[in-house]
Amino acid sequence: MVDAIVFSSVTKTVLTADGPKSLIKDVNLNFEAGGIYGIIGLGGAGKTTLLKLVDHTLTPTSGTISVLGQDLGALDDRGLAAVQAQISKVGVFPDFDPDRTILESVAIAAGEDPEAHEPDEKARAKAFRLLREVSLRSQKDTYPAQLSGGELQRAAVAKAFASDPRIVLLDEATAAQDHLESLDILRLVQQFAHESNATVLLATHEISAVKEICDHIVVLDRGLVVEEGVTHAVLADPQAAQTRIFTQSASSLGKVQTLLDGHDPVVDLRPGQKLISLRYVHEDVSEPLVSLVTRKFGIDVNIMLADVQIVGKYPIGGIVAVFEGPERNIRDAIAFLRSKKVRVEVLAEN
Ligand SMILES: Nc1ncnc2c1ncn2[C@@H]1O[C@H](COP(=O)(O)OP(=O)(O)OP(=O)(O)O)[C@@H](O)[C@H]1O
Repeated sequence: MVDAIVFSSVTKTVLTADGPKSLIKDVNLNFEAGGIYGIIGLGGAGKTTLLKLVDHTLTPTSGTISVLGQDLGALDDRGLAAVQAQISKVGVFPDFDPDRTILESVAIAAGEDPEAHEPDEKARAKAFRLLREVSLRSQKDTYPAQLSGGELQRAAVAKAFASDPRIVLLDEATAAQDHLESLDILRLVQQFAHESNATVLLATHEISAVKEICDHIVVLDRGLVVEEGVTHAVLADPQAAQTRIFTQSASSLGKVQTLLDGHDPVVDLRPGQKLISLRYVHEDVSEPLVSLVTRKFGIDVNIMLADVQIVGKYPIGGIVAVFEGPERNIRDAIAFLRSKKVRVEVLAEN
């Protein structure tokens, strides 16, 4: 795979009233061409900084950044402009000329000359096609102020892809939309990216957005990359504390800890019972493992919470269940489950 973007030991430091502050620290990342990457982190983690370094809106304090095979630090203005012309951006709020119709704005982006005042017929035809794809055909001649936030963001996605960019940077592009609108926008990004083989970087604090369309995930925490990898693998078995905060916040399985902390009667265990969490970290969960251990080891398994989601094509998640039976049988059942690459944790026992 060819890399569209490579960060090598990149640090960005700014001077603040409290002294120097590193927004991004010694970041090494390779973004493959055609990949859809979720850059996730809490507010202030450095997501926007990372995106701004890609299109050279910010320059690194140290390290090198290569975009589309070019070392940004070594380019002259012309070379830089040529790289930047192949990058599109979508922010939280869509950026449209209020005095132009949606069709005109998208057509200008689709035209050969981005400075052109009037788009030509070919560009208009392309803009029309894109607006039809984002379900804005009937609103093509309206002005930005006449569209809802979600509609305008769909138009912004059409505009971003109109210039056939090699790289698309989305900074919290769905943060101002409701869940269904976000889904629509994300799926359009995925569709256009796959059709054009563009590389997409989606900066977000919403793990649901990453699960929806990103094949890779990069987790940032206070300027550091704390975890990265293929989305379903990272989310199935997160290693960094920051990643676990995101996965737990999105899963109902985390509720069990609240129940345990609050000594909720639901988690009162009788003698011989164990409260166990099972997490699927393997791609194949096709075997009916719960019914298998019940039969094979002669124990009862009573499921309390279950949360299995499909990420990409892979099921991730798990269950929390009460295991009941002879101590030895439960121990053997746990060993069996672990041999099947299920992550088993005894949360409480009596
Ligand atoms: N020019 C600057 N001078 C000083 N501090 C800055 C500057 N730009 C950003 N920061 C700080 O650097 C940190 C990283 O900012 P950045 O915008 O990259 O984070 P983020 O992950 O995108 O956050 P958010 O999700 O809130 O947008 C933040 O603490 C921010 O306040």
